[in-house]
Amino acid sequence: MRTIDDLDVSGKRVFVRADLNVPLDGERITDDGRIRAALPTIVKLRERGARVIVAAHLGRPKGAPDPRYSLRPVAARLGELLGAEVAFAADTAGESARATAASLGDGQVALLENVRFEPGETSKDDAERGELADRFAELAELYVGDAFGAVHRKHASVYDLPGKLPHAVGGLVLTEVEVLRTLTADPRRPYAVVLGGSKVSDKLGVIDNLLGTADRILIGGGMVFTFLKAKGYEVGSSLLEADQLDTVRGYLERAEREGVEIVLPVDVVAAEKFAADAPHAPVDVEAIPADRMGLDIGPRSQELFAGKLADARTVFWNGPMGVFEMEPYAGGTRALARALVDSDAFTVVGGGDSAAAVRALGFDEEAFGHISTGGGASLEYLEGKDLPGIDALR
Ligand SMILES: Nc1ncnc2c1ncn2[C@@H]1O[C@H](COP(=O)(O)OP(=O)(O)O)[C@@H](O)[C@H]1O
Ligand SMILES: O=C(OP(=O)(O)O)[C@H](O)COP(=O)(O)O
Repeated sequence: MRTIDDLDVSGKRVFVRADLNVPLDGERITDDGRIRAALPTIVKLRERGARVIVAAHLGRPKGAPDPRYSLRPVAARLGELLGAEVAFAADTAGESARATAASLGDGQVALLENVRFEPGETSKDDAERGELADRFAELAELYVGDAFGAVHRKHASVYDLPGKLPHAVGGLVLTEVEVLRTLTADPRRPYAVVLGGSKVSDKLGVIDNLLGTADRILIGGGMVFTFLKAKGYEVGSSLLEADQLDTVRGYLERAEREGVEIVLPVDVVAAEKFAADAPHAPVDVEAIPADRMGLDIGPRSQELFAGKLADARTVFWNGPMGVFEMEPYAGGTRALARALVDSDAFTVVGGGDSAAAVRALGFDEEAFGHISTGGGASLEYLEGKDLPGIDALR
């Protein structure tokens, strides 16, 4: 793969696909880790006289402009971190994007509005994505793929556009892949993988492959309840992927056959509703009340999980153990992060929210082996899957 150093960028318009999908509270960015991680590539391009057009997604809008998912606050933060003005295009690939791109001088930076405001970005139809990629290609002369957190997405700005412009891989993608490669080659064992979070349907599938490589798989977060239900427990109004129950039963059977330990919580914090001030209490997983939802793993599970990680020599963790954004449900995630910090294992934490959680709960990033900007992307990399956003750069 060509790197930025192989491109002659001076005076050229360079389209940089970054992952700036940061957590927001209204318009306030609650963790700017992904913006910081995107800086080195942008800075390097600026220093070399490029006209940098940054593109990114935020959240999952439905292919149309939606002010809740505007990247405008991200443009402001990017400008602060760069110490330079960042021009913001009010659309993604329309008149404003074209005018903004054309107005850039050497070393200047612009951010386009959320690429997912365009239906073509995430379309399953090759022609539709191609049409949007053509419009992106008109904005720039070169392409740099640096959105590690989104390289598992076959999307127009990630997968189709690099085919239309001379391209290079960004430094963030290179660094991430270099670290994750050490986990696929020959991880020191016991190798434990911890899965949580809320993108359950996205991430359940990785278990199939992980059963072949990990020694232990610990399940927390919103992923728990599909497992508990598959084992015959009632889960109240907790997050549930009802159409995945048979698949999960299959995983449990295979794990048993192949001697891979799947560790499930023994208790959860059950709340009356999805709110910080809702009445809540730890309950055993056999006794989740029908009108309550599980929003964290419970205290006995925290201990169980810490025990299962104590002798691990490699740990990969993606997905918070609970709704850590609300203090009453942050205990599981805090305990898990503590267990990783205390262990002698090589520890990798992946995912936008997982990385944000570690920082928000006050842990020192240096205490972990690596904090990856990608959750789903690193899981798919660890599975050995082809990643569209990397394949397109070869
Ligand atoms: N039991 C649960 N029910 C609902 N949401 C949960 C639960 N546990 C964790 N979450 C949510 O999962 C989100 C993160 O999930 P995800 O995007 O999959 O992780 P990452 O970004 O680290 O890959 C957090 O916002 C957290 O509040
Ligand atoms: O947040 C992201 O992934 P992650 O939650 O797996 O870390 C990426 O920005 C990809 O977003 P997507 O899962 O909506 O495609």
